Amino acid sequence: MASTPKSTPVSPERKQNKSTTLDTSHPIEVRKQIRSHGLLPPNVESHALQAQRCLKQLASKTTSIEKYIYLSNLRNANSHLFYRLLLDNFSTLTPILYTPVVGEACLKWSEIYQRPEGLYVSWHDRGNIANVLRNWPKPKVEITVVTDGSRILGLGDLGVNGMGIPIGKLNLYTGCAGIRPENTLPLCLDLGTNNEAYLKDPLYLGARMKKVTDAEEKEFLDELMVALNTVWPGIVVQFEDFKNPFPALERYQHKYSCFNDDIQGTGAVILAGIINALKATGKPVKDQRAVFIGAGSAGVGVAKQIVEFFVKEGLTEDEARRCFWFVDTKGLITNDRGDKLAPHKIYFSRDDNNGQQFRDLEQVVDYVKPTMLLGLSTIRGAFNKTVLEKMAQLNDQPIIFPLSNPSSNAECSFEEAVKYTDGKAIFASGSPWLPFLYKNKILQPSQGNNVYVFPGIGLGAILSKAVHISQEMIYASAVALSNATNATEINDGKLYPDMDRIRDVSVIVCREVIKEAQAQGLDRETSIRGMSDADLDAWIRSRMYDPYKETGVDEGVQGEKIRGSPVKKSLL
Ligand SMILES: NC(=O)C1=CN([C@@H]2O[C@H](COP(=O)(O)OP(=O)(O)OC[C@H]3O[C@@H](n4cnc5c(N)ncnc54)[C@H](O)[C@@H]3O)[C@@H](O)[C@H]2O)C=CC1
Ligand SMILES: CC(=O)C(=O)O
Ligand SMILES: [Mg+2]
Repeated sequence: MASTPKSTPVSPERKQNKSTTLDTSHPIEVRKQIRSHGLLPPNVESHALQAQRCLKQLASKTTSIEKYIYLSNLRNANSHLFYRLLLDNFSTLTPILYTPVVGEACLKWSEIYQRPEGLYVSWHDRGNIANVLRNWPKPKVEITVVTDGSRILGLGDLGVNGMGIPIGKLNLYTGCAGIRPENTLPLCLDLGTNNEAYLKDPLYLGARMKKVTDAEEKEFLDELMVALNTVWPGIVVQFEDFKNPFPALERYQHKYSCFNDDIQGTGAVILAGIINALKATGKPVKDQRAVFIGAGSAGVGVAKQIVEFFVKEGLTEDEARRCFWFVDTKGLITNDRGDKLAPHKIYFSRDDNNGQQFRDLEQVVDYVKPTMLLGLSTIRGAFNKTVLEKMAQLNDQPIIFPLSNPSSNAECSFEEAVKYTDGKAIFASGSPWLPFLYKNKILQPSQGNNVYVFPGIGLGAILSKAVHISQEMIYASAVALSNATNATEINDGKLYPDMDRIRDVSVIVCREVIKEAQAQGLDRETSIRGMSDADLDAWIRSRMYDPYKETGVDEGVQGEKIRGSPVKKSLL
């Protein structure tokens, strides 16, 4: 390999301390241009060879958490290689980067922590939040996923250990929807934690303080939203894993470009699965009786989205609402149960129980005779053998959706659902399960997880420059996802597209979100109005980050220049 002449000045990227990637696939010309020549082993490798090495290294890790750490290190060492690997191995890598393994990573965050990968903004920063945001080293941020760690998956209050969730979700924004990695901001708010074990743990990385009050959180979030939109005007904000996210969503959804993934994203994905499940059973919506265990943000968000569908199918809103029964820690939610209901539970509270109260799910199943059972309760085993057997007695094809995450919190496993319903269940779970061999047939589980829509919703909001993310845009994402499930997948008993098609699915979701924003006049990107679906899809794809088309420079003007210049065409 020829050496770089001594007289060559230090490259602009180095001078400006811009990060460059050392990548064994870089041709010699690129290595010279970005001054990585000599810093890499001489052989110029193909992408396939690089992937082979990575997958070999990944396979050599014996525990899930080691695999998670390996992938985090790879992402930090060579982001483009990491995303190439993800794009080619969605169904293998998503369970490590996301649920279930990200749950274990969050639980152990204080132990496995190696480097900051996002921004931490804490209670003590109030009054100064914009300045803290300005410390973020990347100039452009298009989207942030923000959590306060107070309800991480079904694992409870994990405080700043929750940072794994914004990082994982944003990896998927880039992988699934092609938002450039350097334009994403994982954001963890340290508003204290009520996790006593963490507060006592010397390795815990957050403030040693109890969670602030709701009123204090409101004040803090108000400042945060202004600050985010001041530092990065128009930024898309995804709220994630807040213990009580309803007030913030109500306050900000008509003011900023934001949405709540647990309420709205989950609602859209599960609606898509229910639309496909109802096509399979052929039973009309008026005959549906849905029992939910778990009446939190996800449960209520999902049910409201399904109500909207039932109304579009011809029911009145009241008829639609009455198709739902909710069970929480105190049993069936009724008006006369004797406790004060949280505001978000009131809409689905029953008034037709004739004074009867039902304390557990089995009693509720006997009473309601449901066609579908959905779990967003965080309680492993809530769909026990008895409950599942009852569902199979009541229905030829019971709809069983144990949606709590991670797998350790799922209301039942796929195997349990199949065995106790004698293979009749139409099934979707929050975290993935393996296919199961039952009576000489391999049965396929579906994964009903918001990952199927949040990337497309976020990309749609960014590309259309949406002023807000409306309920109609969320609903459009659900219909798009349901339609994106192809005939082969449906024939295989799947309710959702294969995970390995997620990039194509995200384009479809994004397109429909953009079209709805346009229909409602919420878009500010005028150049794409009136485009055909095909043209819009092509336009969306042209804006998506493709790690296979990257050169050596990760960011900044030089990166843009190289990406857009003849150098790119001649070298790659
Ligand atoms: N599949 C997916 O895409 C998603 C799944 N989820 C999962 O849903 C679960 C709940 O999330 P959120 O609603 O945001 O949490 P949340 O904390 O707002 O709600 C939990 C609900 O479960 C109820 N609950 C707890 N223990 C119970 C018990 N023993 N019996 C009956 N009800 C019980 C609570 O009363 C509460 O109503 C989590 O495990 C989360 O990971 C959340 C969002 C998306
Ligand atoms: C998937 C997700 O957002 C959750 O479990 O909270
Ligand atoms: Mg969540």
